[in-house]
Amino acid sequence: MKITKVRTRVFEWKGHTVTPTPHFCANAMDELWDKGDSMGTFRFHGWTTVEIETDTGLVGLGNVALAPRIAKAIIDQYLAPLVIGQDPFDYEYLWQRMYRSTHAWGRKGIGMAAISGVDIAIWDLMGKALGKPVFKLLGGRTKEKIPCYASKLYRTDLKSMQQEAQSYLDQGFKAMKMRFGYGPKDGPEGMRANLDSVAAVREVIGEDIDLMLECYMGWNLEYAKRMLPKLERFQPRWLEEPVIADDIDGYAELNQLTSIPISGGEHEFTHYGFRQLLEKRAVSVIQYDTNRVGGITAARKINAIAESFSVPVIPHAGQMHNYHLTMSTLASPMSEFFPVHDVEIGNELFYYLFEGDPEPVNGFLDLDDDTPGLGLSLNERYFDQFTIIE
Ligand SMILES: O=C(O)[C@H](O)[C@H](O)[C@@H](O)CO
Ligand SMILES: [Mg+2]
Repeated sequence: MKITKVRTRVFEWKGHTVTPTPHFCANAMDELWDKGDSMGTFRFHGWTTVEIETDTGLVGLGNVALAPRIAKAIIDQYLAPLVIGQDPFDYEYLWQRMYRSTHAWGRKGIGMAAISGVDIAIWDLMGKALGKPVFKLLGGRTKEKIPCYASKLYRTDLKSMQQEAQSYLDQGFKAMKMRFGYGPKDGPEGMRANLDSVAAVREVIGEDIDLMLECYMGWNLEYAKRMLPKLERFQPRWLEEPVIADDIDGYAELNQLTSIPISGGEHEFTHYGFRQLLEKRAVSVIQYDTNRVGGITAARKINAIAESFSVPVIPHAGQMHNYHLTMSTLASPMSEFFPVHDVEIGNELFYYLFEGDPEPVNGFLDLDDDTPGLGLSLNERYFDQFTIIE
């Protein structure tokens, strides 16, 4: 089999979007004096699809969710020429070819996200060629079903957060993640508001449901050191991305500070990046996203390293390109799941763009043993809700 063409398209949502409320989600921009919508640059309302065609007629489907127009340009100009004419089953060679040839600028960030999109399409191709789901090429079925956690609960009034948390209990979820709305600039009142929102959700879900807390890089080391002891009474399953991704030593200090596990990794790249996080004991839960980290070729290597450190892997976002990794290894106990609803942050856009993702039932997802590849196709029903750039 030879790769004959790489077709990239950018899908930019033009449908209805929900305007977030102030303090919707603490984030890395909050430290600045900027006013207005600090979460603006963290809305993902565009997506790049990667379709790799072959001389057998099989087509592999990949995706990139960051800086879609840049990702498309990188793939079209730099990566496609490196894989066209090649055998997709030489996926390690092709990964190294893309990684090394763009090493001057592409080893992290959008360069590696673009490589991820091509790599995911290659693995989809290999599964389709062999008539096997991708997880069967990685390690097979390690779980009867995949436990997943409901991930939303952006900050709003406490009553609405409690109603939302109750709705996830009613759907059978045994775990859920909420977002903090305040950080260092909001002072003691913000700290109080953060604690009150956790107390409100804990009041609804009780002690036997896992609760994860998302800071989304919106705090700093000093603030996190003050907040963590105050949060211990809520026994969160983890506290996520308390500081910016480059403050690895800050992560490590927080991870040793209290009984609360620190999680991170959705903004880290390749097995080299995760080796650093693990060697420094910077995180107690790894959360790469396969469409950022280096695709399935890199993610499977990270799974093996994490297993040797006994650090669980719970990939960012759920979504099919991550579910296959979670299914294929005991190192990954569960998946994230973004409830499908109006387009807000953009996490939910995946379900408008693709079809084939499993629906959770009582907090569990399953993958089909007989669906070749990733099991995804483009969802043409919503094409009219997107501006499509070929
Ligand atoms: O962990 C997550 O789900 C991400 O950090 C979210 O995608 C981000 O939008 C912050 O909630
Ligand atoms: Mg996160």
